[in-house]
Amino acid sequence: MTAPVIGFIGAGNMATSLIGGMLQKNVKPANLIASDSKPEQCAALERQFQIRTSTDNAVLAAECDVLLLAVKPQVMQDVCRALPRERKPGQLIISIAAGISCVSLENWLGAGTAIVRCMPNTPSLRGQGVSGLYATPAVSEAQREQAESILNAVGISVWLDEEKLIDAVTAVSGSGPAYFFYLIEAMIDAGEKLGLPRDTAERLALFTGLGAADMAVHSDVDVAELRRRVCSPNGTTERAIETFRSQGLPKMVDDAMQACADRAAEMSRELA
Ligand SMILES: NC(=O)C1=CN([C@@H]2O[C@H](COP(=O)(O)OP(=O)(O)OC[C@H]3O[C@@H](n4cnc5c(N)ncnc54)[C@H](O)[C@@H]3O)[C@@H](O)[C@H]2O)C=CC1
Ligand SMILES: O=C(O)[C@@H]1CCC=N1
Repeated sequence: MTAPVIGFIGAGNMATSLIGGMLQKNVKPANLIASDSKPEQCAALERQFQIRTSTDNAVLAAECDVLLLAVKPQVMQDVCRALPRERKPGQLIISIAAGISCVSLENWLGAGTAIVRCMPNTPSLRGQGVSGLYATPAVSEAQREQAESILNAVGISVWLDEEKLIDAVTAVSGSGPAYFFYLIEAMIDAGEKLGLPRDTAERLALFTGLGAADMAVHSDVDVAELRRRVCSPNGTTERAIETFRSQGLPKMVDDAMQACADRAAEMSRELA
């Protein structure tokens, strides 16, 4: 089977992460093409990845087996409506936009369009991405495999039976890298306040995050048990964890993730 031609409409942060990750997984540059309304964005991608680009989204619509929509949610309607209704036969649409429903996409792209809605995240750039996927009934088994193989080239993916769970995936893993970056930022600031040089605090905090995540992913016990194993009775970690608990960290995380999912649902209504 010949490899599918995959086109990215919107060549920003997320497209760059996905393209970079796919190229590291032996996807050929000749099978990737990207379009962006900003010529400088196209030039940057050509320089970085040696892939073809265009400022005309319709070029991709005619040529690509898979069209991956990676523009901001607020411009998605205009981008979709401007695409020609006659596109490459058997084409699969993958949208990675937060808060844009499959019903809206189908309204804008044409009834019966095969659509996979996906929520990836930026660590895809390093092959460490996670994605949630939802397919409309028009998506064939072969197209599901096509979508899965694209996202699995840059990490792991999970299929969802209900579209609304994409908002929950957004709250956990789509937006999740920012939560960890924010925590690491706070740990660096606190480490510096405790007297460490900033670059030392940064290295310690970053590699602690990397080590903890790697250990948890490969552990046969759950993260709560791993946490308990760091906490010596009446020791130092216990004091820190008790401070997190008494100051309401679990509730804060719950509130933040609920706010994230609520915003995704709100966007689906606003941008329908
Ligand atoms: N940044 C992230 O961590 C994640 C983002 N997403 C979703 O990915 C999508 C893209 O987000 P980012 O990459 O962060 O945004 P971005 O702003 O970095 O990239 C969007 C690109 O689209 C281009 N664009 C705007 N109008 C266009 C048009 N009419 N035709 C072609 N290109 C056009 C812009 O010039 C820009 O380069 C969003 O819908 C977002 O919800 C999903 C998961 C994670
Ligand atoms: O903040 C956003 O809206 C996008 C979706 C998930 C991550 N970034």
